[in-house]
Amino acid sequence: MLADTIIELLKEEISSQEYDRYIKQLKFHEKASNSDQMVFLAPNILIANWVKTKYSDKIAHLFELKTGKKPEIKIVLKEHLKTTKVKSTPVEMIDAIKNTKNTILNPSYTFDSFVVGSSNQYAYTAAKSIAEKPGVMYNPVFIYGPTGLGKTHLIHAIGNYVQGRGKIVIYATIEQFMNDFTYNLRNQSMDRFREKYRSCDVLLIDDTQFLSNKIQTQEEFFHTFNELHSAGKQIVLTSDKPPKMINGLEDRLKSRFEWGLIADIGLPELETKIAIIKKKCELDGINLNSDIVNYIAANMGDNIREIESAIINLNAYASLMRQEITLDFAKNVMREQIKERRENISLEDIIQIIAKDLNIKPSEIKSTKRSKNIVEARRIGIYLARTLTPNSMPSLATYFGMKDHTAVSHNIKKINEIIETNESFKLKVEDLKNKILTKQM
Ligand SMILES: Nc1ncnc2c1ncn2[C@@H]1O[C@H](COP(=O)(O)OP(=O)(O)OP(=O)(O)O)[C@@H](O)[C@H]1O
Repeated sequence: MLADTIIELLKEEISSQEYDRYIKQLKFHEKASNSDQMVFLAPNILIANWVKTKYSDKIAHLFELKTGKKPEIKIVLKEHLKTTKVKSTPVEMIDAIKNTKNTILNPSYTFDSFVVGSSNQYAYTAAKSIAEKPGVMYNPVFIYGPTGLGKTHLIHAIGNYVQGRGKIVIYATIEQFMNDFTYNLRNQSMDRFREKYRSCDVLLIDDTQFLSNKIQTQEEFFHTFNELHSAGKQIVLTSDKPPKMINGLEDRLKSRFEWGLIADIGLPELETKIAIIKKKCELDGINLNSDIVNYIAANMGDNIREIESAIINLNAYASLMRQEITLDFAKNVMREQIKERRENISLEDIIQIIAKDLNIKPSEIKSTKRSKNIVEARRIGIYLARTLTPNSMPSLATYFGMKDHTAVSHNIKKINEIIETNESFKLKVEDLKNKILTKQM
């Protein structure tokens, strides 16, 4: 069937994850389709919206390649088909998107797919509670933290949750807000702009730090904020830094951003990263054993976006090579990425981070003191210095004040033995390794 051919062609153009998550969920509605239009049934509004925005042009293009005619692509909600007893004329079908003022949100970014750990617990709880009762508890909610740690995921999760309960949600990055603003200003259609941003139930604004020094946009945003806030509409903002630290942001905006609740997302603990990797693998149907998951979590840093792309690359490479993913295979594929991350690590960094974490003085690690905790810290230091830096055993012996390289080698052997038998010690060492790789002092 033509639709099958088109879907097969589309499958080649997109990743298998995208295919499984969105396209595979669609059902072709043969009866309603003809040479002018293709109708697909989607299981829910989130998928319908997403497919409509992301893939309908591609589908139309592939159809055109095959038939020479460009069709209209309609994505219809399956449930609508059941409840409204749509008659044979497809034009009468309710297009899931047409009449909605809502923005398109990523349907994969939900509360269910968000892994909660101590680094993001507060932000998650705040997000969940305002999603349940928008505009009632804290307004605005301001979520901040370093890149790739789930701020956009959380803000979309709020959007998906409230949209699913019939509320009107507008999501925009500051860049989109600004572009929208300048476009409407130039076209003298500011009424339309204001109607869009001020008539929603929930306004979600990503990357607020980019308001910095944009005087005119700040002015417009100030009025948008005031209008929504005084009408009891929920505002959620994200940024890479707290309001106070955003340079070039007017004080009146800074103070407003602090009116409600401020929640930060910190760097994830090793356990959280492991849980996130497992969740991603489960959602994307990727099979990685726990040694590989632990290896990725301990070596790929804290940026979850980078971790995700490393997993996707690894999986793509394995299927291309028709190889099973073993630990050695994973190490090999990720070698370059991991090497790059290690280039700037100094022995001094290692000592500082271990000392801080184990609550001893850096100088004690290099001393000859024999108390149990200091010996253990020294051993871990030697082990991680050997693992994470290109230093030779003799140079490590000099650095750590040891007799010679055999003493270094003995210490490394000792750590390897403990790691093999003691799971919590192993996790501790991996956690330290990770802190060193991300230079968390
Ligand atoms: N706790 C988590 N659970 C599940 N997935 C997560 C989590 N944290 C981050 N991710 C995933 O990591 C990726 C990057 O997250 P996201 O885009 O939300 O980061 P961000 O903090 O908004 O980054 P930026 O500041 O660069 O915009 C997304 O695919 C997201 O799903």
